[in-house]
Amino acid sequence: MSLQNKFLKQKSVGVVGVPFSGGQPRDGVDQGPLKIIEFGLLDQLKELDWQVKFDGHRDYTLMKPASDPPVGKLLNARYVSAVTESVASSVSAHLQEGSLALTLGGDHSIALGTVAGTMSVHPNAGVIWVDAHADINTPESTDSGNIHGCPISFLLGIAGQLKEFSWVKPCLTPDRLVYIGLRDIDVGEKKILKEHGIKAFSMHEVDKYGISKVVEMAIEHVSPNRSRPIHLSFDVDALDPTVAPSTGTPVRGGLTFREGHYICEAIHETGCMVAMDLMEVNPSLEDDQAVFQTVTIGCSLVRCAMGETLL
Ligand SMILES: NC(=[NH2+])NCCC[C@H](N)C(=O)O
Ligand SMILES: [Mn+2]
Ligand SMILES: [Mn+2]
Repeated sequence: MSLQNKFLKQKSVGVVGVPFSGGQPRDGVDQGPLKIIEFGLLDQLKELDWQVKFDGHRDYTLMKPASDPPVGKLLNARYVSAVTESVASSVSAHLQEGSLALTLGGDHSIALGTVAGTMSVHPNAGVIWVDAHADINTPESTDSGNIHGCPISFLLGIAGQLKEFSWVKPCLTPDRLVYIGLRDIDVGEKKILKEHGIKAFSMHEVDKYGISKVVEMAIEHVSPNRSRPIHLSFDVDALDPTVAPSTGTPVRGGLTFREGHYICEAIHETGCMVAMDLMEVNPSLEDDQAVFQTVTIGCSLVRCAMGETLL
């Protein structure tokens, strides 16, 4: 099968495994990438004719600072900063070689690194953020202090100057960001979304227009006439908890199995995707059956985004 992607040099993918959970309080999400790889994702991608480069799961615990007191309300700020800076350079290296970068989380704070990495190589890329949550809290607006609820504010440059995150440069503009699947937005986040005119398709719009129209509008928003590379950041909690139960912050009323897969299929069809994140798979939550179901779906979402079709 040939490469039908205008922003990649070859049909190869760099897989970055990020067993990290410091952006939120629940243990286990760091095991997500290990389970996904164990399930056979790398071979599945080879089956789809991708050349696969995987450096192994990095031991990010080595980066944990001896002391990491809260920075304002933010928890584990130094740890998250060190890990995401390193993730950014891994993603950037794969993209520089002309490969696609696939990052397996881990909690969604990791996307601060992945998106920064993408923007360092493709500065005009658009971001499609599929999630129940907007993850756009600022250090001021966050209630929880969990940085997995904040990565977008750092990327947009609205998080303020924190010396702990001095490596982060604003690299995303509000017009190049679009959300699909939102249904649990904090009051402060609603204000931010409005103030910056950020395009968001909540579950209300998915119900109203149907998933195909929503995805079409989302793609057109961030990559008009397929002119810009696309970074897809997929938080598995965008799916309904009956579909993907093993995740730390489940919210009812989510995407169906097919809606989730349709998003990935349609983004693949653009031929513009340069990076994908699969985040928030937590294999320590719920029973074995639920974990199997969530990991299985995680893998199939990635395969669909990378060219698997039903026919
Ligand atoms: N990536 C996620 N699952 N984020 C959940 C964020 C929840 C909430 N908005 C917070 O700031 O803590
Ligand atoms: Mn998220
Ligand atoms: Mn979420």
